Amino acid sequence: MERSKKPSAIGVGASLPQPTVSAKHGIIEASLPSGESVAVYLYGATVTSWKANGQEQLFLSQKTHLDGSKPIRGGIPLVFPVFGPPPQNHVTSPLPQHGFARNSTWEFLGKSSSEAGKGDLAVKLDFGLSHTMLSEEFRKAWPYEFGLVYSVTLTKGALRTSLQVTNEGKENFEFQVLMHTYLSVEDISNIRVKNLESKTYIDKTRNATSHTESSPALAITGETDRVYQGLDPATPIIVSSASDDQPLFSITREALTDIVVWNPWIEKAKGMADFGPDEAYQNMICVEAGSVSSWQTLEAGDSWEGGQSIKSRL
Ligand SMILES: O=P(O)(O)OC[C@H]1O[C@H](O)[C@H](O)[C@@H](O)[C@@H]1O
Repeated sequence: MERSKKPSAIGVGASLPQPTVSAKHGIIEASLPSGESVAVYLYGATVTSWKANGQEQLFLSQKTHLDGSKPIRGGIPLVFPVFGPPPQNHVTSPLPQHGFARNSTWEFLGKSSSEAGKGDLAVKLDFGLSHTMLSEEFRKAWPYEFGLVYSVTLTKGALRTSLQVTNEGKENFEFQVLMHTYLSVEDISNIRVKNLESKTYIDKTRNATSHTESSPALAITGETDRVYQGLDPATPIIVSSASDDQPLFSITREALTDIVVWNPWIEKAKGMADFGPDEAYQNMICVEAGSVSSWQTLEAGDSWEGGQSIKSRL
């Protein structure tokens, strides 16, 4: 009689190497047998490291605070429920710049593994934040009952981050959200950002004036702080190397129709106490997927979900 085979939890042979996940000192780390890894701080649910193809893909300032005293400068800070300085006379007015998600301590909800096709594995880490977990100051400043579930999924050549927002209260609330990704690059002068051509953007370095992008391959040649609006989330934003025209990163999104492109350049970099070394502006570019040019309204009991998937060195 044939012995029945026990199905393995992740649908692949139980003897195959599995992802490993560790949780120590408020940092959750996961790695795949193929060598990729990710690290997430519970403080801000901030991804601080993503290694793929044997290399670090994210920029982390050498001067960042990692002790929970300030938001982390680098990796992928999560911006919620307001982007930038909160508008005056708005429910978010009492909140700090970029809201409270990046400076609150989240809980680790658990991990799951699955097959990502072609024998590759995926490991997903889930993090949660809710009204009762906020500091008293933030609870008072934004009195809504909400639940956030942030999922970080690592596969062989890609990292996906997605956020689910649930209105657990009795009144509607509105929010903005952004995944403030600091990509690591060798030399900013060799970087081009593609698929922004003909899109409208707000230039925050020029009194928030509105412009239309004319370049098929945007070069960064000075302080850059632009909010591109109304993009098709399925069309990837490509960060490429100008010297050989090779893509370095490709970013697709779900429900996130805005893209912020930010580089502080020389003076702003020097002016940020937690940014360093001073010249490190040459080694980073922020390409931030979000929903920030208007507000998402969430009715009582409803949920919203959005995310990004970053592929590295295609
Ligand atoms: O210094 P932070 O609060 O982390 O903000 C860093 C940057 O975030 C975004 O990219 C904004 O568009 C910029 O205006 C801002 O300077």
